[in-house]
Amino acid sequence: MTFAGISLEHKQQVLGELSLIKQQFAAKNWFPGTSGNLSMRVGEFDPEAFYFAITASGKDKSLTTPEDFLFVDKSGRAVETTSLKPSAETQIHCEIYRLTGCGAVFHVHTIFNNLISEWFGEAGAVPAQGIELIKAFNIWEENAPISIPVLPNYADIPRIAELVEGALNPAVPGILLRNHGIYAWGKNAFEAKKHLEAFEFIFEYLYRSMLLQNSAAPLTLDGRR
Ligand SMILES: CSCCC(=O)C(=O)COP(=O)(O)O
Ligand SMILES: [Zn+2]
Repeated sequence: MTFAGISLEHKQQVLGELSLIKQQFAAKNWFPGTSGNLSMRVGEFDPEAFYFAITASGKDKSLTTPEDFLFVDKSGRAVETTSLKPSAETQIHCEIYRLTGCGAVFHVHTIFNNLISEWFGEAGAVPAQGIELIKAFNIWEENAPISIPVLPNYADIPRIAELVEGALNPAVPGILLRNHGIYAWGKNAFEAKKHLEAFEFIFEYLYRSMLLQNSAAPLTLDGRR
C-alpha cells in the first residue's frame, strides 16, 4: 500500500493509462508550447478525501519520462515526496473533481477552442445545435441545443476555480476558459477523452460553419454565383 491505502498496482495502472492518453493527444498537437494538463483520480471518490495523478507543471508533454506525473490530494498538495510541481492549474482540477465526482479531467489548448471561446466569451457560453456529436455527451434528443460555459481567463487560477461551481452545466461535461483552452471530464479516462474529442469536433464545426455563412453568396444550381 502507498498513500491512503492506494495499491502500487492501481497507481501504476493509472499512470500507464494517463501516459498513453498524453502520447495520443501530443500526436494531435494538443500540447503546444508545454500547454495543457491531464489528471486521473486514484481510488474511490469521497468529497472529503480524494486523490489524483496530474501532469507536472511546465513539462514538454510530447515526451514520456519518469517525471511526467505526481499524485496530489483534494487540495492539490503532493501526497508523496517529490521535486515535481503539480500543474499550475491543479486548483481547477480539484474543483471539477469535488463538484462532479468524475474520474478524469483533461485540459488542452487548441486553435479552435481558443477562437470559439473568444468569439462567445462576452456571452459567457457557446451555443451549439444540431451537431451529431453531442451524442458523445449522452444527449439523444433530436436537434437538442447545448450551451458550453466560458469562464474569464484570469491570471490568478484560484479566482477561476471559484467560478467553476456557478458555471457548471450538468448536461455538458466541459468548461472553456476564454482564449485559453478547454477542460473536459468524464467518469473515467475513456469517457473524458471521448468528451474532449467531441468538444473539439464541435468547435471546429462551429468555426467552419460561421466561415461558410459569411462567405460569398451561395452557388446557384448551375454552379455559378
Ligand atoms: C504554457 S501555457 C500556460 C499554462 C497553461 O495554461 C497550461 O495549460 C499548462 O500549465 P502546466 O502548469 O499544467 O504545465
Ligand atoms: Zn492551460
